[in-house]
Amino acid sequence: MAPSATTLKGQPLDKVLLEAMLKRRLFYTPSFEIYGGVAGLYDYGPPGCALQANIIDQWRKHFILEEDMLEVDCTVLTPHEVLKTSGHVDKFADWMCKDPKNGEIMRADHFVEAVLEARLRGDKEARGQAIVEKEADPKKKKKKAKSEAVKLDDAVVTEYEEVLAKIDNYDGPELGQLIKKYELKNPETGVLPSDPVAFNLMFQTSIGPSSNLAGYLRPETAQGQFLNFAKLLEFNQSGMPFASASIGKSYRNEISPRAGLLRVREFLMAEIEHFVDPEGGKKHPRFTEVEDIELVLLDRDTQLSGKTATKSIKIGEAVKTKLVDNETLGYFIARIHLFMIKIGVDVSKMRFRQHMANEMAHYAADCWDCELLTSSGWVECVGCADRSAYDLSVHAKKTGAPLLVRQQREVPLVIEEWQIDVEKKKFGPLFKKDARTVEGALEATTQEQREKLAKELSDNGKITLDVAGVGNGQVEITKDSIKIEFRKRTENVREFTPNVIEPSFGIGRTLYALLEHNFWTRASDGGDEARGVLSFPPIVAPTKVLIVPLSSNVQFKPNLKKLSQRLRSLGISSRVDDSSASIGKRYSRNDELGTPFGITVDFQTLQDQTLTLRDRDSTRQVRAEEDKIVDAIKSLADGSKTWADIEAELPKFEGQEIEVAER
Ligand SMILES: Nc1ncnc2c1ncn2[C@@H]1O[C@H](COP(=O)(O)OP(=O)(O)OP(=O)(O)O)[C@@H](O)[C@H]1O
Repeated sequence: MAPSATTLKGQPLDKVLLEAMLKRRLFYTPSFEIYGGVAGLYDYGPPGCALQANIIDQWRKHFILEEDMLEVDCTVLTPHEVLKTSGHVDKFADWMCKDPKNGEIMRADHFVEAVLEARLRGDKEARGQAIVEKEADPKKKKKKAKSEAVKLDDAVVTEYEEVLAKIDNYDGPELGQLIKKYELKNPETGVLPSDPVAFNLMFQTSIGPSSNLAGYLRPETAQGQFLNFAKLLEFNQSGMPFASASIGKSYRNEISPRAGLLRVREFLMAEIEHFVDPEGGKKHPRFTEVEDIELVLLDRDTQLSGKTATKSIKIGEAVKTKLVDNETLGYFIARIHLFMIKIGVDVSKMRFRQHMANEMAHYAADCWDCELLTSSGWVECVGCADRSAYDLSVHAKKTGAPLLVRQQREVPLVIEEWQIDVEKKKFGPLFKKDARTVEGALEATTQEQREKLAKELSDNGKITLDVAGVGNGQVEITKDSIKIEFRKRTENVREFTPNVIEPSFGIGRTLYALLEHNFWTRASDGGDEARGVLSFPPIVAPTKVLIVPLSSNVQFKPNLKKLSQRLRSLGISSRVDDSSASIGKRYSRNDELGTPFGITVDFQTLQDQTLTLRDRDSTRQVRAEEDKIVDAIKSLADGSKTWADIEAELPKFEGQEIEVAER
């Protein structure tokens, strides 16, 4: 069973109350709602926008500024060829099948999983065993299929369990075979669904009026960063390692978007591509700064044994024991952990889950997801993958662009190997327009092939070489136009394609988890229903300060104006609420918006310029002159002081006037 979600104060999470509050306060709202809306598309309202902007601001400071990353902003519209080369056109797809009776479209892996799990539940029921369900995975959230109490053979149970353990490993045809083999019928209609077909998740478009340049809305920001690699390396004066970063929208035509902001079709990503030398164990120069940070890890072996037990371990230890593949990957996992804590994620609801081998892209060396626990179960909010040299290599191969690093060797490298020299003067007239292609085929031969070719050349005076697209696919080269010898060569420059470590953040998912992690309810004094509070850390709170006059008396206006101007000039966002609601109501409205501090302007202010400052979480107050209050807010808002520091510095205020005013 999914662990039940709790609030910041450990209360059971009332999701209905939270959702109603987020809607009322316009954090986000379905797009095009008055036209009926479109699944998976959301608009952010004022507090949602401010919260998102503050998360991004912290992200920039934590990663881009702290690590001297090179930020780029690349286009969303991407030509077909780029995404064909990267593999997205062929592989960025989910398998879907259709129920021929009711037309329902389902993710094939989710369907197989749901029906097999229902059968196993039915078996347990028939055996009178307790049903312990796996933790819900919101990414695979599916309609739970109805189960019937039917006992299965032990061998069948084992078979089903094995299928479920590697469900991520099956492609569409295999899923189709499973559907047929086990007669997996849709419990809704009692019929077998159609064979799975691949559904590419990219939104296709055409660029330009003649519509002849096919393109897509990008499904990730990464490709733009790879394509600019050579320019960024030059900008970085050839210094390695270095990282690029990008913040921007990505688009995926999800088969069944659901769970609010967790699975949408347009979302903000913040991605880092850290380019590192593959030789020397992918060390990171700043790893010692993070090695003692303790993290909660769920490794692949534990998952393969069907368990979800996590272990708390220092990242230094995890890298040393090779649980995490290398220092650079470990460094970023630790930095992600620190970032999440900084913006207000509940550390007890965070873990890093390692991808199982069959879950990773074939080229990836290791991959860990930062998952946050929400009312929809554990949700991947950041993927952190070692993508090896894959992306740069495929784009370089396709375009011929040198997406590589050239470094002068301190000690020249002497290599003894088979080398091929082409007699260009003969080669040109011999092969004419195909000369380059034939030369390319020769260059592409391996050392083993060259050794054989050398023997062939000395035995027969000629070689026969396979060259696709030239003549009948084979050419003959005689010994007067080619030389193949085993000899020494000295290499002064080292060329290599960097490996890429990629932390990839979904900002919407992180933002939603943050809302849940910071939500709690406060019992109201008046016996009304409990009131929601969002206890965001001040650095990400949408508005930092609420300014409330005791009443709408015009005498307060000059103070309000002066105070807001002063805060504005310090870059601290504030809002004046001079509505007629009681001070208590005005504060609780802003507790719902997560505003961490409140200033009350009352009659005493008019006499001695003192103000009260209220802390959202404790509701305690201090009172002091305006200068001291503004200084306190400044240090609270930038995170350099806590409320406890302020209480130790400034006189407490018991709030008599406010209570009188409320009555
Ligand atoms: N449909 C989506 N809606 C919201 N955020 C998303 C979506 N798809 C991906 N993300 C975010 O982008 C991040 C990086 O994308 P990545 O390609 O690693 O996701 P993914 O593994 O395809 O996600 P999933 O398996 O949930 O579809 C994810 O960690 C997540 O935070």
